Amino acid sequence: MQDYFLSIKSLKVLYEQKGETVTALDSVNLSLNQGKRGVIIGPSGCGKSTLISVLAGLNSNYSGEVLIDGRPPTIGGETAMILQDFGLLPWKTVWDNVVLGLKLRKRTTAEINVAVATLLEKLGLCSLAKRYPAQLSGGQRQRVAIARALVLEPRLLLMDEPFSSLDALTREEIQDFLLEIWEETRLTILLITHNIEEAVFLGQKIFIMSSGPGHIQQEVENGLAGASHLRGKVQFLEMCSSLRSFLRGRYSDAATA
Ligand SMILES: Nc1ncnc2c1ncn2[C@@H]1O[C@H](COP(=O)(O)OP(=O)(O)OP(=O)(O)O)[C@@H](O)[C@H]1O
Repeated sequence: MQDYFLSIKSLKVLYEQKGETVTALDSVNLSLNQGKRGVIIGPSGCGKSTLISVLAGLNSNYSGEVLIDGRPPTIGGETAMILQDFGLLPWKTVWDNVVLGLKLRKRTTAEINVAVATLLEKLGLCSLAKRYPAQLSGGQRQRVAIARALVLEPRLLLMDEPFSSLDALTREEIQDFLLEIWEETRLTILLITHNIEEAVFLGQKIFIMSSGPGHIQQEVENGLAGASHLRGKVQFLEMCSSLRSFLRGRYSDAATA
């Protein structure tokens, strides 16, 4: 039997609220090989963020088996997470924002300086090092958020709708940027999106979720992922169109269930 880097079996998550039990996830099975990019797409409320929070070690109140490289999730460790609002501290400069995680890990100042300078250089962010988040564009902020995650040298990068507040062109630029980083690091990435084009462009494996309660409805192996030259071309648009049809079908099933 194959050992996956990311392996989820029969995951169930319940929330208790005001005496009511909400089944956010039930019978979720998901697997992803090391160094692959997975994308989760599905309707609002189907449990995408809940799934990511379990993987990030932020929610340990679940049943089933969740393993990252054979071990249950823990906060920090070898997993980094990037959120929709970038999660930057507004009162700290770009440099200080990126440094933060390493300081928490008690690295020496010399180690920190080398690691951060090297990474900012690699990501083309050196000229922004002294600026504050409010002095950056949305795309620049997201690059800094990516730098802050990468400086910790994670083996798994979790992204919860990371590009949703960006305009269409900036969004494409940062998708390309993420792809370049992946080419270099071969990180395992699991990204949540509501955007079909983004799912097709980035996801080597696309997990389509359904609600009521949340589960993985379908897994799609996507041979078009990462092919910048195919963006907007017939093949790419056809893939988006079939994913859209599938999602529409599922959405209406969920609505009438
Ligand atoms: N802390 C909580 N307490 C109670 N119910 C919750 C809590 N967090 C989430 N839920 C419920 O669990 C279900 C899944 O929520 P979740 O946020 O994971 O979905 P999602 O797919 O990420 O949604 P969206 O796409 O809108 O962000 C929803 O029904 C939601 O109302």
